[in-house]
Amino acid sequence: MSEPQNSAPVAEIGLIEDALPDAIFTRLAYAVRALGYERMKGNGSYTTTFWFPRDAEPTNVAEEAVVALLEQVDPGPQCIGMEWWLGRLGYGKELRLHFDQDLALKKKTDQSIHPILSSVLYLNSFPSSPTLILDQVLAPDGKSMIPEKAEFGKSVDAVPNHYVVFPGTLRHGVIPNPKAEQEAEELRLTLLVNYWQRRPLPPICTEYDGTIYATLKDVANERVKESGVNRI
Ligand SMILES: O=C(O)CCC(=O)C(=O)O
Ligand SMILES: [Fe+2]
Repeated sequence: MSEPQNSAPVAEIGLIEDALPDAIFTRLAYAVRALGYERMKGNGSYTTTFWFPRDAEPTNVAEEAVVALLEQVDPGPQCIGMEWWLGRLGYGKELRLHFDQDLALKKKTDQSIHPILSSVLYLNSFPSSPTLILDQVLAPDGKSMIPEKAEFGKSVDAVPNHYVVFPGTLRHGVIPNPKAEQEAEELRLTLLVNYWQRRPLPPICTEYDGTIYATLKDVANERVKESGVNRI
């Protein structure tokens, strides 16, 4: 698969290096590590998402990051808010190719509505598991794809504080590269943010109230101090 200079959708994939200020990035990566395996059963990490209205005040470090990342992208005036979630994958684990969409709406009505933009912030280095973004979109029948077979694709490496942003209609996933060996103990950690023209429905997308992922709010208003906090 090639990477052309001027294929329209693939050309709209943007990569921002050093996306977050160091202080927020460090606290976010720390807090996500501290969560351990919370909500990791099944596909739990990827189906527990949170709604953050565009002008809201952040209540946890992930939302602080969401606010900072919004300054780096231009989702347009029709964007009313962001859906965010945490990605955690073990070494060698795949996240199947898919289209980001309002999953609860899909389940309820079989309708597919996509965000304006999808994005991935990498929290650690994970060379064995890049994000693959293809030039395919879902056809109006909600099943077939255009083009039928991907003609172009872009592979994006997981590098700390790199942030990839792409049209919310594009097919993508995480396809591990078996040849890339690495230390296997750590999970691949990401913050995912989708920029929306409408609020994705509960029960998949809810508002963060600190019940789930409590460590995110514990570092919301404090710096990670060298003393007093056990770094992991
Ligand atoms: O982690 C990635 O690289 C992509 C994650 C993703 O596509 C998703 O969570 O919907
Ligand atoms: Fe996705």
